[in-house]
Amino acid sequence: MFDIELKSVTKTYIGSDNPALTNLCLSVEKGSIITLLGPSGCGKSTTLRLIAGFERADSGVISIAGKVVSSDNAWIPPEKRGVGMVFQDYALFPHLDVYNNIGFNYKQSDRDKRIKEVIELVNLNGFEKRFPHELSGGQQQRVALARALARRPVVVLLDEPFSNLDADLRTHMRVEVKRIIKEAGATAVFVSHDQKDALAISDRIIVMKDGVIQQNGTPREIYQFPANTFVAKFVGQTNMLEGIIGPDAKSVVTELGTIPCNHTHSLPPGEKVYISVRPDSLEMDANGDIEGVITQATYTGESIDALAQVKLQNNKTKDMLVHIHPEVCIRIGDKVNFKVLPNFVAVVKHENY
Ligand SMILES: Nc1ncnc2c1ncn2[C@@H]1O[C@H](COP(=O)(O)OP(=O)(O)OP(=O)(O)O)[C@@H](O)[C@H]1O
Repeated sequence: MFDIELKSVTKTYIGSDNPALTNLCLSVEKGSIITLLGPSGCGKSTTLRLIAGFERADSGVISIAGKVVSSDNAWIPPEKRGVGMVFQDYALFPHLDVYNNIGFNYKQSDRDKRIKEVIELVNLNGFEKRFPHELSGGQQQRVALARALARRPVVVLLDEPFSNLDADLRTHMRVEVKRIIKEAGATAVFVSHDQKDALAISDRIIVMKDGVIQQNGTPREIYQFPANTFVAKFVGQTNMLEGIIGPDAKSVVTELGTIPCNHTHSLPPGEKVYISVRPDSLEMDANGDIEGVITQATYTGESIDALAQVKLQNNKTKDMLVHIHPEVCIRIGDKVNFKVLPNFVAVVKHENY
């Protein structure tokens, strides 16, 4: 059962030469969290605005909870779509306290009971009488979420909700916001350009570029098996290499040698492809076939993000990103051998480069 469906939705803004969205098709399962992920201008916010009803599509059909809300001959206004919205800046009313921000425009007889319920849900007991300027960023976000959920919307839309939070709070709020949405049983669509937010919070990620979906998959699928080089490079760091499928489909022959690969695919031996090799799949190993020299090393606490100049079989060299365990003592100029771990090597069709 889908709570949101977009069928062949196209949108070009007046005065613009290029469409913001082209034939977008998307189905969001009831109770799931999806993130629209992509660089600036890829059409994420436009998709959100079309679902909310703040913009109208040129063509295509949008349905929410099985009901058509936008098509050539149907239009349901935003306030009647059963959609709750959390804006990037939270858009709280500065002159209203937490209780009344959450209850704003909620006129049903269970108002007091419902406000107390959502205050409980977002863990803001005791903050009812505070005004927005008396709250931290994370608390403001909880109020915005509580306000969006108070009216029991079918769908919650969240536009870059973590962008105003510092790193620690961001990590904490990712977990909290996910818990709150799941407990409320809502279907949620996030907009983000941050891959870590998307990987952490989503049941599915929709990667977009130039108004077109590049890949729709679970966080694991997107990270482990990117559909094309754009996705491979946008979601996490990677090394791209050209090669041909080896005789047994479990390996790819490249200028760096034969690379093992656990990615299931149906491409025949000899087919020209690219492979995406994540920095974590290059492991330091004295017996590894790949020889390199460290040219850059940045200690991040979690790992050492290094650049290794590796030798190719044609005697040329290539710079490869590698993540080295932080306890390893490594210096620029060190000669290191690597082996490739096959789990994070993905095959990308040549035409998808
Ligand atoms: N009101 C508008 N009028 C004209 N063009 C617009 C308007 N809003 C967006 N666009 C254009 O439509 C395209 C998609 O914009 P959109 O805001 O959906 O992208 P985005 O992925 O959300 O970007 P960002 O991360 O920067 O918010 C861009 O080329 C943008 O310039």
